[in-house]
Amino acid sequence: MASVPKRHTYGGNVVTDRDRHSLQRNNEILHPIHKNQRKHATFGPYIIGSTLGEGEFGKVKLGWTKASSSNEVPKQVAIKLIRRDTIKKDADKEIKIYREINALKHLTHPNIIYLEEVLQNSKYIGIVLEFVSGGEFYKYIQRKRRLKESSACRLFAQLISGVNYMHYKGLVHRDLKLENLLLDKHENLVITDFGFVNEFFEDNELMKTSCGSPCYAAPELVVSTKAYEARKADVWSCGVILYAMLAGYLPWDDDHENPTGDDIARLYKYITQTPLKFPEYITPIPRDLLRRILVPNPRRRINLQTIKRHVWLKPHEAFLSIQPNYWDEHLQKERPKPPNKGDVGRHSTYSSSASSYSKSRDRNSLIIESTLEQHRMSPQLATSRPASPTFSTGSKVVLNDTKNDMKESNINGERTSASCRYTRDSKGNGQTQIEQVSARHSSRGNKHTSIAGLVTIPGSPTTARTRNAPSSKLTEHVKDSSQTSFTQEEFHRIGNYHVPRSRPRPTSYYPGLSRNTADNSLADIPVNKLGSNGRLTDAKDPVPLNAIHDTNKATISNNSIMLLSEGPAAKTSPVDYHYAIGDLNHGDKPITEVIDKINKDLTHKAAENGFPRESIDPESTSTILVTKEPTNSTDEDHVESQLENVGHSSNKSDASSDKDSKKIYEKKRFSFMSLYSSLNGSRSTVESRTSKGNAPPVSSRNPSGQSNRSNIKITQQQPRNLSDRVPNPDKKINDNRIRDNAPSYAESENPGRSVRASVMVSTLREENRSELSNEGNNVEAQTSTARKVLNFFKRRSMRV
Ligand SMILES: Nc1ncnc2c1ncn2[C@@H]1O[C@H](COP(=O)(O)OP(=O)(O)OP(=O)(O)O)[C@@H](O)[C@H]1O
Repeated sequence: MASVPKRHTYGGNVVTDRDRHSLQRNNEILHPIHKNQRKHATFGPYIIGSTLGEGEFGKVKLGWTKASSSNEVPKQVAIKLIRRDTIKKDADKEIKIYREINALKHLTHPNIIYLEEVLQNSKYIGIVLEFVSGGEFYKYIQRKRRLKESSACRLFAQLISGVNYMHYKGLVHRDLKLENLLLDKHENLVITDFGFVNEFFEDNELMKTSCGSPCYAAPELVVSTKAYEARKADVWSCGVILYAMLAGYLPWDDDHENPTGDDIARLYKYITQTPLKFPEYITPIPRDLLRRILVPNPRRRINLQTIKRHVWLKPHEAFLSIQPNYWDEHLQKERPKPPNKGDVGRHSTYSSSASSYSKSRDRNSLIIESTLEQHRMSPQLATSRPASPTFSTGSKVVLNDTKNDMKESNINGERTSASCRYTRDSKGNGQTQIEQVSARHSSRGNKHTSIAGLVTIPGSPTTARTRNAPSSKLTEHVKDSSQTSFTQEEFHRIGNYHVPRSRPRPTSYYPGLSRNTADNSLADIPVNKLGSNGRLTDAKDPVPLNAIHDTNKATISNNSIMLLSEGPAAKTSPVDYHYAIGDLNHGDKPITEVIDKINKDLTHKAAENGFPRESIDPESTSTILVTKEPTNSTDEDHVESQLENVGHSSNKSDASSDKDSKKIYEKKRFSFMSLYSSLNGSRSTVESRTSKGNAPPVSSRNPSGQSNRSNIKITQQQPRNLSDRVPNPDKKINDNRIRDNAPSYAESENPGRSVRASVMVSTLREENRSELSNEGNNVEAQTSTARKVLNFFKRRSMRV
């Protein structure tokens, strides 16, 4: 019996001879077509190729368009194929998919993955994304062991630009991590995986749902019961990413007792208690930036705007100064405008699997026949499963532009929106009409192409939406059982304009604008003081410098660079010395000089303020921490101090404790156990805001035995043998890891180690809270919490 070629098709389409010839002509960019290869798997208009990767949702396949003419070069895409039956069983998955699609529809930025369209058939939902060919970012770092500073700087600038853009659009990613970053063929960064994305409406809006991957999630997501400011959580994750780029491993990944980081509670305890350490090859300026980002207390964490102005990013100042709305305006200009009413019938085709697909598409209006329910991405809704969708074979869910209902003018009030209406043409011949019903223009005349859509499907009730429609109306089910046959075996696509999109990435984009080179990136600092790598060169004259940037001061004196903290408290202090000493660890200047100066200074200041001071051994000390037991303070202060980055510069001068305890050089010691005990019920820290003064004494909140008594002491961190820390470029990153006891991304034997899945950690917090608030400092409680945490992640099939 003649063998019937197996028909691998996702969409029921078969590649025609014409397609094949066309593909053969373009085989330099496509997989070669073998003669005996008669059929190709297809999904809608795309021929399906190899698997690019596999994620939580399923496989991501390479796809390319069928060329309709001999001159047409097929376009490559990545198609995330999600089995519909898995969605039905998994509500979280459904929400994530929904979020991802809706977020991506609104994002047009060179460093954010571009959503081409969403297709479906009876088995699959296919999220069609631009194909990014440079591979996964974490593998790139693995290969390189770590990135050169200039390369990290460029990629970090791109990350910041992308994140800033999405924040501008009112969206927070909440799961930024290396694994969610890809590289394009020019090694530009592309942010992907918007499954945890959420929306904020006000500048200071707080969120309550904790998401993310443990290693990248900001401490406030786990250890605080307060709603968190999600943008700051994104900033934290960016800091972790930057650290990983520069170091080749994750920060705080060197806890011997928790080597795999599986014990999340312990991980966060470690993060909040342990000063940020750097390998010697990270130079002072990026260290300074990292210290400002990786501050556990979100209030003291630097924000994106300040990051953009940091001296380390100066080489990319021009790129970073591009306003987010520029990307909307500019990139959208590259696309043809939505067709006018009269053109619609000709250009848009609402086709079934049997018919040809239109070349024009519009990602702004997508129909998915699925159980997915449209709901607004408000923080409230986002935390829970959408109201149970009533699914019938003929039901359609319109995934339309919800963004038009979002507050888009929260930044500059210049956002605009356009409303379009999509209708099947009156003849019911399977065509969709797009009608632009209104368009609002900004004062600058920029059209924002977010589209409020109205979809009418033959035989189905018309469902209209307006920009100001209440959010409840946004959930639109167009039910019509007569549509069953229409919907089950076909792909749906409406509102079409094809976007032959070339996506210029920043570096190729503005070559002329980037006037700063690596060498003048430290332009504020006299060139004779700092080498091109940011290290001190010659600094014989103690020359105070004006600024590293407008808020961060730097002083060079006695061969030390002092990066001063921000705000009124920004003045020379031991913490700054900590910076200075830490930064000079890897340098070529004698640390003794610095230590000497510090000794003198500290002695002088200690005498001035009348408290004893331990001497510091200049030879063995590399990091100085000046600690102070917490004094009576409110819960709020307490929690804030807990979140304070120990070992980081403190801007907040605690005036009262200064008076009480002979002031200065003080750092409240963080106690994780006291934190847990202070989280006495979910509202404890929030309520404490209003109960200032009535807070229980620290001793009662601090079962670790710390007293209230002000106990100023200067502690020395573990002396480090500086010679051990001299980087050996020949060593593999694993060596770095051994030296720093930190796992490396190069540890490919255990890839799961570097890929910690994203989870909603609110449950974790609840468990932590109830567990720990009851148990106080009971060690058993901690162990059992740790177990619970682990179980929690296991339950979620976490890849640990
Ligand atoms: N646009 C793309 N271009 C090229 N490769 C891609 C693209 N999107 C995804 N991939 C590849 O597929 C892999 C899985 O994709 P992705 O992480 O988006 O899936 P997911 O189901 O969202 O996974 P998870 O949520 O578990 O991270 C990626 O790691 C990457 O290798």
